[in-house]
Amino acid sequence: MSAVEFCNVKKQYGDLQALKGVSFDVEEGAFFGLLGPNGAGKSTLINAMSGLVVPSSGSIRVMGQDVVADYRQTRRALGLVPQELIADPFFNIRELLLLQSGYFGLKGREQRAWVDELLERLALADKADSLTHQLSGGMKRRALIAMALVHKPQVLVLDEPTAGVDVDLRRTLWDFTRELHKKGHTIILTTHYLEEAETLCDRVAIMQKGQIKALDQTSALLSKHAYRYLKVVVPKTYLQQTPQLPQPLQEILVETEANALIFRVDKDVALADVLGHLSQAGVPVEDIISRDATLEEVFIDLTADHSVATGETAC
Ligand SMILES: Nc1ncnc2c1ncn2[C@@H]1O[C@H](COP(=O)(O)OP(=O)(O)OP(=O)(O)O)[C@@H](O)[C@H]1O
Repeated sequence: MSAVEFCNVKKQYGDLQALKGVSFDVEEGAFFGLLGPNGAGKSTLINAMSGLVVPSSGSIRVMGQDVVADYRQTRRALGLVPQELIADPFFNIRELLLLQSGYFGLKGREQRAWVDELLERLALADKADSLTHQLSGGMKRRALIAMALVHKPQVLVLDEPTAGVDVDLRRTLWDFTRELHKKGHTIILTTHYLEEAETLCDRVAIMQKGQIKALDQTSALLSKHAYRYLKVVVPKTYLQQTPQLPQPLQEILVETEANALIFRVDKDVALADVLGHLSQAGVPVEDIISRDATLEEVFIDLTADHSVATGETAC
């Protein structure tokens, strides 16, 4: 079953078409990455899913219910972690969580125990009595996640949860999110940290200019990429002489490290050809490491290509 179904979703802001007809499904239980450069339309899509933005046309269903017609049910099925904390400055964190619980009609000892568990799991227990303005940026983020989880939603949507967050906290957040995913929650994540998306997400959509540019299993997207990368390790002293490489190598050179040359090689080109060029040019090769593209490289490649988007699925 699909946890979320986007069907030809369009959003117009004056002259700007922020969403140009987006259609795709997120399977129940998926860990789904929604990626794209700034202004691609990710937040607009997520906010439309959460009922915060009304689409100009098209429809969105969450756990089978329409987000406009069945707002109450879909709101209950969704937990949104927004980019910024907009909270009442007069309540402390525990009170905010209990207040949020109240919006969903959840109260009593069991709910209070769940709120305490959330505070504990998100390392906020010692800040439970602090007001939001007394929290650091990282703590505010954890508070946002706790708020999104008070009603144990089936679908958790995280909009750039780790922007500006230190390494330790990022790890804590991901461990917790993974745990929720294992428990059966569907996770939808937007992030600009593509390494993070590559590690966490089993499926990703890449958006650009309000359209889906690519949508696939993360592993398929990586293996379908037309290039592999060759790291050719050479002595540092060789590179210090700024050697002139022959044209065929110059064309595929993407990076020079202190002791290595990185080449982007078309998968159709035989490695023996590249080795032949290296040998002819007298490059003192110490080691060669071949690898597939990273999600970041696939992303850069796809978003640099401004052709008409593909990969959109009909609804
Ligand atoms: N309320 C609004 N009024 C007018 N234009 C808007 C509004 N919200 C978003 N936009 C425009 O819609 C486009 C998509 O914005 P959106 O915030 O969805 O992008 P994004 O992919 O989430 O970007 P980022 O990665 O920077 O968060 C942008 O051009 C933005 O300026």
